[in-house]
Amino acid sequence: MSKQSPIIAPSILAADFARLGDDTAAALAAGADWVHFDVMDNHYVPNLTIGPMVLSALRKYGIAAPIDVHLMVKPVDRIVPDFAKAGASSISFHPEASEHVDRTIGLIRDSGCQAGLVFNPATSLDCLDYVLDKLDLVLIMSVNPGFGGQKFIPMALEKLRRVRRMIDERGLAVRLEVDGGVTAENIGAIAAAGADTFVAGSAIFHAADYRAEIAAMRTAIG
Ligand SMILES: O=C(CO)[C@@H](O)[C@H](O)COP(=O)(O)O
Repeated sequence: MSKQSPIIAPSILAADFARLGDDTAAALAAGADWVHFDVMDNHYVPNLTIGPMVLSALRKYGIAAPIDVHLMVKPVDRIVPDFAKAGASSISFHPEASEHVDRTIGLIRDSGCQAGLVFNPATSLDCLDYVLDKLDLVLIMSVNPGFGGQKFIPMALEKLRRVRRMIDERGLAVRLEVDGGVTAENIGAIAAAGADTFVAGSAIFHAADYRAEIAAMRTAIG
């Protein structure tokens, strides 16, 4: 099994919250594949964002694309069914935010969503040995979580290479996602390191022309 077709997932953390439906729809109309939905709780990370009610509102507004929920919350399990019910397609969480990683993965999948595990820049990949075959995606953070607009941390490239090898050696169809500081300038090197799913917030939503930015990313991915 090799890399899957590239997915570009704009992080709506950088969208205009006063007109979130319109801005999300504009990114999708400009060529994005998924919507990346960052949930922060002012506990696991020092910031507070959006929850299931906002996700549900986006679905009601008419956003039909996959919504990729990144939970930066602790604890995790209590809130999983709420996001599934609101219309999440995938739900990813940080292993250190759950007491029982395997159980949380099962809970997400039983709720009808794809399951992902997220690794911060300094978090060990050890637990992947035990759960990789139960996951739909692995998300490598290339910034410390909590804020958009940070600079890409280059050591994430080595982590991507390691996870790519693990996925390929086991012949799995797990997506390898990257998040933080992704731009049209660095996305080629990130793709070469093995990522197939690219989260970008500021680079897309702060661009004058969403379509041109996404097209430049696709060209650089190759
Ligand atoms: O989860 C996070 C930050 O915690 C990310 O999704 C960022 O929101 C990505 O934003 P940019 O770095 O692309 O601006």
